[in-house]
Amino acid sequence: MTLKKVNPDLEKERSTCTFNIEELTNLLDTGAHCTAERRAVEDKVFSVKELKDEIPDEFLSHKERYENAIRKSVFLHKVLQETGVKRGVYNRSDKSDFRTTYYSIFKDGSPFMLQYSMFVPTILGQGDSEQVELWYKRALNMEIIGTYAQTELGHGTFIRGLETEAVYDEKTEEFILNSPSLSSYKWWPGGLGHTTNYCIVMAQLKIKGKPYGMQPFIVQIRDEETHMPLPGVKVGEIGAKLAFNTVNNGFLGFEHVRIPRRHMLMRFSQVSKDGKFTSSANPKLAYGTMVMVRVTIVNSAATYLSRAVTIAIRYSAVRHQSKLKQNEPEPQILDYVTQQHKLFIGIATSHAYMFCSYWLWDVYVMYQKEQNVGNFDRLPELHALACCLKVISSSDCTGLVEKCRMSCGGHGFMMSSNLPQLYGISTATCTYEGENTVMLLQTARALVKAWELGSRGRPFSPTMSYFAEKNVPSKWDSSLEGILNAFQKVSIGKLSSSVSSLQEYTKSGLSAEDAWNKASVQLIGAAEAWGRAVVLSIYKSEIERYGQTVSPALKSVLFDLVELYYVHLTLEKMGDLLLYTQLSEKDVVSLRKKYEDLLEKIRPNAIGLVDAFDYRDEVLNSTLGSYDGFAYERLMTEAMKSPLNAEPVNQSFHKYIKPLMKGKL
Ligand SMILES: CCCCCCCC/C=C\CCCCCCCCCCC/C=C/C(=O)SCCNC(=O)CCNC(=O)[C@H](O)C(C)(C)COP(=O)(O)OP(=O)(O)OC[C@H]1O[C@@H](n2cnc3c(N)ncnc32)[C@H](O)[C@@H]1OP(=O)(O)O
Ligand SMILES: Cc1cc2nc3c(=O)[nH]c(=O)nc-3n(C[C@H](O)[C@H](O)[C@H](O)COP(=O)(O)OP(=O)(O)OC[C@H]3O[C@@H](n4cnc5c(N)ncnc54)[C@H](O)[C@@H]3O)c2cc1C
Repeated sequence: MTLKKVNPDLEKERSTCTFNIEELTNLLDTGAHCTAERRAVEDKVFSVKELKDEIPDEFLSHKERYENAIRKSVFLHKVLQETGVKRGVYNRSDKSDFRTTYYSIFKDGSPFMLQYSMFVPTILGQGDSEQVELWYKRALNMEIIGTYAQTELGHGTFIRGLETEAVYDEKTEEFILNSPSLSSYKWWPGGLGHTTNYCIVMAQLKIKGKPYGMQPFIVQIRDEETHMPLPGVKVGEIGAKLAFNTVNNGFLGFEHVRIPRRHMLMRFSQVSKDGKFTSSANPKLAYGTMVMVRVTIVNSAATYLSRAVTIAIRYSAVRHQSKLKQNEPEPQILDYVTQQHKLFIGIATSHAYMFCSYWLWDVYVMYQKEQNVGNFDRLPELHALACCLKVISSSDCTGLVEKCRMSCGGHGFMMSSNLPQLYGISTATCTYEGENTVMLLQTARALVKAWELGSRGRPFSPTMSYFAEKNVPSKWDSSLEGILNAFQKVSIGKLSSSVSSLQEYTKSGLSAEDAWNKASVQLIGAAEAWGRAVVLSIYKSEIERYGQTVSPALKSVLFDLVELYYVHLTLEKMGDLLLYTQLSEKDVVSLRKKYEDLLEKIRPNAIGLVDAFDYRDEVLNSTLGSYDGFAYERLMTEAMKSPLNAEPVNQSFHKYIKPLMKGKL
C-alpha cells in the first residue's frame, strides 16, 4: 500500500487556516530565536538512535523499564550537554526550556528529573556561596546525582510534623540524622530508589535538645564508587504507581548517620561550630524550592494539555463517524459541535495558562531580586499566587487532558495514543508540590488576612487591588472587561461571605481553628475564585500586549480564543455569577449563542492552532496525533509490536485452554 504524504483531511484543514502558524509558534515559544534554539536541540536529540525505543515501554517489565530509562537519561544528558543546553528549570535566561523535549524521550518520566528540577535548584537557592561553589559544579557534571527528600510516610502536607531529625553534635561538629519511626521514613522522592547517591533531606534541626524547625541538609546516601547504600542508610523503591513508573521514587531511613556541619545548606539559617543557631530573616525561605516548582507547574500543566489537545484535534479531523446529514458521507467527528465544545476550550486553556506562566515567572524573578536585598514584602502574594495558580492550572488541564482522551473514543484508551500517560503525569501535578485542596487553603489564608488588613485601611497587593472596589450592583456587560469585572465580583462576594462565616462561627463560640475548618469549603471556593480572576485578567492583558506586535490575522485568532475562554467560563460558573452579579437569563441565552458562534469561527483554524504548538511526532509519541494523520496505519503498526503477536499461537493454549476444551484439566 502506498501512502500519501499527508491524510487528505488534514491537508484540507491546513488550507483553511487564516493566520501564519510560524508566527504563533514563535509567540508561544517567547521569541523566534527560542523556536530556532528548541528546534536545533530537538534535531540533535531525535537523531540519536540510542534515545529511540525499539520495544514500546509498556511491553517491558518494571525492572527493564527502569534500566531503559536510566540508559536513555544518561544518553540524553550527554546530548544536551554537547548541545550546550544548560537550562532546566534553573539557570535560564529566558522563559523557554527543554522540558517538553526532555519528557518526550520518556513517556513515564526520567529518574534524573529531580536532579534537574529540585536538587540543583535547592543547592542554588538554599546554599551559601561556598556551598554552591562546591555542590553545584559536582551536580552539573553529574558527579553527584540527587533528589529532594522531604515527604515522609506519615506526613507530606504538614511539614512541621515531619519526624526525621538532624541533631547537632558540637564535639564532632556533625549532624546525626535519624529516622525515629516507620512513619518518619522519607517516601516519594523521585530517583531515590536506586538512582541517586546524594539527596537534600529536609529534617528537624535540634541543638542541645532544642528544636529549630525544618532545615535542608545535603546527605550522601550511596558510595560514589560502588553505589552501595552507606552504613545506616535504608533505601529502596516504593513500587508501582498510576504514572511516573520510570522515575524510581524511593523510600529512605537513617540510623544515626553522621554528616559534617557544613552539609546543612546555610544561605538563610546557620549553625556555628559551637552550636549557635542563627535564624533566617524569614523562616519560610526554607520552603523556597517548593515555591519555585509550583510556579513552573503552571507551564507544565499547559504543555501537557497542549500535547493532549494536539493529539485529540488531529485525530478528530481524520476520524469519520455517524451521519450529520443522511445523504452525505460520514463527517469528520470534529464537525460535531459537541466535539468542538470538548476540544477548543483545551486550546484556549492551554494558551491562558501558558501566557500566565510566563507572567508568573517574571513575578517570581522580580521577587527573587527583592529577596536578595532583604525585602520580603511580596512573599505572601507570591506564595498565594504560586499555590493558587498551581492548583487551578493542574486541575483544569488534567480535567481537559482526560476530556481529550475520552473525545478520542476507544482509541484514546490505547497506550499507543499516549493520552493515558499524559493523563497520569498531569494528574500527579494535582498532588505533588502541595496537595491541591491544601494549597487552596493556603491561598485562602493569605486572602482572608489581606481582606482583614484591607478593612483596616492597609493597601492591597496588585492582584488583590480590586478588593478595595465597592461591590455595587451594575448592569451585566458581556464584553471582556465586563466579564472580568463580574468574576472579580464573584471573588469579592465569596471572600466576603467566607469572612462573615468565620466571624459568625467564632462569635458563636468556636475556636478560630474550628471556625476555619467549618468554613473551609467556602474558603477554597473563595481561593479558586480569586485565581480565576487572576487568570482572566492576565490572559487578557498579555494578549492585549502581544496583540500590538503580531499581525492582524493572528491577533484576531488570539482574541477568538480569549473570548472563547471568557464565555466558556461564564457559562460554566453561571451559578456563581447569578448569585453575585446582575447576569440574567436573557444574557445567558445571548452568551450561549456567542459561544456557538465562536466554536464555528474557530473551527477552520483548529488544526492550524494545534500545529502552532509545533510538537514533532517524536514529542507527541502518539498513534492518533501524528502530523500526517495516518492514525489507523500507526495503530496497526504499534499493535504488531505486542510480544503476543510474535507467534500465531501462545503456549498457554496448549497448557491451559486446550486441556479445558477437552475436559482434561
Ligand atoms: C547539561 C544538562 C542540562 C539538563 C537540562 C535539562 C533540561 C530538562 C529539564 C528538566 C527535566 C525535568 C522536568 C521536571 C519537571 C518538573 C517535575 C517536578 C517534579 C516534582 C516532584 C515532586 C516533588 C514534591 O512534591 S516535593 C514535596 C512538596 N511538598 C509540599 O509541597 C508540602 C506542602 N505543604 C506545605 O507547603 C506546608 O506545610 C503548608 C504550606 C501546607 C503549611 O506549612 P506550615 O509551616 O504549617 O505553615 P502555616 O502555619 O500553615 O503557615 C505559616 C505561614 O507561612 C506561610 N507560608 C507557608 N508556606 C510558605 C511558602 N512556601 N512561602 C511563603 N510563605 C509560606 C503561610 O502562608 C503562613 O503565613 P501567615 O502570614 O502566618 O498566614
Ligand atoms: C508523583 C509524585 C511525586 C512526588 N515526588 C516527591 C519528591 O520528589 N519529593 C518529596 O519530598 N515528595 C514527593 N511527593 C510527595 C508529595 O509532595 C505529597 O504526596 C503531597 O505534598 C501531598 O501530601 P500527602 O501525600 O501527605 O497528602 P495528605 O496531606 O495525606 O492528603 C490526603 C488528604 O488529606 C487532605 N488534607 C491534608 N491536610 C489537610 C488540611 N490541612 N486541610 C484540609 N485537608 C487536608 C488533603 O486535601 C487530601 O485530600 C511526590 C508525590 C507524587 C504523587
